[in-house]
Amino acid sequence: MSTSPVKVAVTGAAGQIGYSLLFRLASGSLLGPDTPIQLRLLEITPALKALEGVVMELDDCAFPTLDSVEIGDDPNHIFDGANLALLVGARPRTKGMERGDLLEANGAIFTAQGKALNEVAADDIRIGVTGNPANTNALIAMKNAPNIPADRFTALTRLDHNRAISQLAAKTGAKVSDISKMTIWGNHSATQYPDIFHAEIAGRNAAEVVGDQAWIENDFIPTVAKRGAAIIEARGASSAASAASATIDAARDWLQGSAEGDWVSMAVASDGSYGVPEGLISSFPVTTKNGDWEIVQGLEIDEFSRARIDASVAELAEERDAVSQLGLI
Ligand SMILES: NC(=O)C1=CN([C@@H]2O[C@H](COP(=O)(O)OP(=O)(O)OC[C@H]3O[C@@H](n4cnc5c(N)ncnc54)[C@H](O)[C@@H]3O)[C@@H](O)[C@H]2O)C=CC1
Ligand SMILES: O=C([O-])CC(=O)C(=O)O
Repeated sequence: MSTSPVKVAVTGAAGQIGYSLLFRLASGSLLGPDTPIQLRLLEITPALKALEGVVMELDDCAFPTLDSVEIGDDPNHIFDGANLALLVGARPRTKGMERGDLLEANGAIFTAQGKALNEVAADDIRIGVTGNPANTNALIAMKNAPNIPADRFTALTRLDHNRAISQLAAKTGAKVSDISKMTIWGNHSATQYPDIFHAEIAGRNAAEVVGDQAWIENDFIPTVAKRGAAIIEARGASSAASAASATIDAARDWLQGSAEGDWVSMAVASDGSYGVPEGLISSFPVTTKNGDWEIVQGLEIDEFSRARIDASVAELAEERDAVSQLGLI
């Protein structure tokens, strides 16, 4: 192992997602087998004892890539020198709630954490927000960290992206590895727009391969958009292992680059592309390289897609206004 260690902070580390995420991080799924990882784990004080138990299990795995683990309840200490912060810690929704119902409960967490990151994170910090409502939590953290460039904040729509690929593969009989250029637009919520009009299956246009507009409208889009609720209904708890996996996919591609000829979905601060108001954290098709991202330009947006993107973006603007009224940004 030759490279120097990377400091990765994870919040909500004693939670459901944490229980899957930490072991994947420690075993090299994010940085590969040659880069040691230093885990910095943040929890609220009452959860620290449970977190100690998780750290005992991490020790017991004897992962060669795990350089060190530090736990605590003070973001200013845990984020100190962090190169990557995965902000997972937040209350999950339960049956019957929409993710936006969590705005007030979770918003305060991201104000404090944005401020702490602003103070103590490393200069190359990258921040991925998984905790819901992810887009607006990322906006809150970004607005509370004025010294960190806005393009260092992203929110997770990779789980939606992966769900969309999986649904499309099941419908067409294609392998997931044959599907490229999937896009999730907008909010990580029921208004999101999974778009297969630019996606490809083994190089052919996915919507043409499907050839079934009714399936796209009445089956594919709602299934992907409401998958989180379906999992809560079935499992009695929100998705965890798949969310951890997507959190790693997103961070890995951000740091190491998206595949040649493909793109990924990430919620990033809009620069006004595709008519999304500047500054909203909205999901776009992006290419990534060495910790930078770029919104894919020039995609043709027809009326069907336009209406769905606009609806999701309108919801993001409402969420922004709500947290602004709460004094969080
Ligand atoms: N963006 C996405 O695709 C997905 C997002 N989520 C969201 O991720 C979040 C976490 O989900 P789970 O792990 O299932 O929840 P969980 O309730 O099992 O764990 C959350 C953890 O966060 C901790 N926490 C609360 N406030 C904190 C703070 N200020 N600092 C540090 N830690 C804090 C809690 O003590 C708890 O251990 C939820 O908001 C959930 O809705 C879940 C699935 C997918
Ligand atoms: O639906 C939820 O509340 C959890 C989540 O974000 C998802 O599974 O996509």
